[in-house]
Amino acid sequence: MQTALLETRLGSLSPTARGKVRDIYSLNEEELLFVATDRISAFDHVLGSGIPDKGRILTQLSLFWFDFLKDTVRNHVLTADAAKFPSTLNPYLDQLEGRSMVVRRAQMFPVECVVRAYLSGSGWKDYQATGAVCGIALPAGLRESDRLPEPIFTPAAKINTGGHDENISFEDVITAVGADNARALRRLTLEIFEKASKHAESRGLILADTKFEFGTIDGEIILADEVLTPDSSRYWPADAYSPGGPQPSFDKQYVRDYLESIRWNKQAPAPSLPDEVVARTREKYLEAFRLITGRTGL
Ligand SMILES: N#Cc1c(N)ncnc1-c1cnn(Cc2cccc(F)c2)c1
Repeated sequence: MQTALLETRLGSLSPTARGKVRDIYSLNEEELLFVATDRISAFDHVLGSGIPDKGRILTQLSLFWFDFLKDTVRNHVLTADAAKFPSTLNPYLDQLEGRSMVVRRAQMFPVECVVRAYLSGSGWKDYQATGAVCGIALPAGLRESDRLPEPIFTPAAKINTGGHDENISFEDVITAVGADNARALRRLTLEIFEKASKHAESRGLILADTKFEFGTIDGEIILADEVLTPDSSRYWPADAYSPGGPQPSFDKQYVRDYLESIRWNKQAPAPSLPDEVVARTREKYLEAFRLITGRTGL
């Protein structure tokens, strides 16, 4: 079993931002190092085991989507070629190769730009409680995982404590970023989603929802963070789609089933995973990469 990289050790460089599974390091005033680890989270907890190559697979997926979308929106990537990284990183290239990118520092909008074409997760919870999601009223009688009449922009406020982001209204976005930026973020989010979901559909996948993070560089809105990865999106196998309940996660179902099989108390420390669950989950990430990119190798 290959070893998973859970933490990067970059000498005196320490993360300037840490997510559950990815870390950002400040290189200088203009550049950041964006690293995707092999950590995996489930039920909002980072598990004790990593998935070998997960970070590399998801980085290559983001790079595929950045290129796929380059005629629609600029992005923050400067290079993902480790040979072009600042020489100060040379001692650490074995940890960084394939799973990291040097990106332009942007002024990030304090909004998670979520778009949903299906009713799932917090959207389903909000709909059950109010008949709406982010203030957008939906038809009555929808079931969990039903396809929505059209994709909807359902923004969330970034909660830095690592908890759930809080769904907010479009008016809240206007308050946070101004009307012009709010309209631009909504338009870009829906436009990108339309293109990506059509591509996913052509590859046998339902892109149920996803989250984008945008920022500005020299006053221009750019697409940042990770993009359309299984960590930032819900991908469902189209041939198994069955509305009326939760859908199998394309990438994390083995993990979820295992955690439920051991009746894990989510207040307890996150458990490690059996080798078989790790191996099968790694295969699912590779399958997502192959399906989405059409490539066989990383
Ligand atoms: N991408 C990007 C980015 C950029 N290009 N310029 C300035 N800031 C960011 C930035 C800051 N936080 N995040 C989210 C985030 C949190 C935790 C870990 C992560 F890897 C990522 C993104």
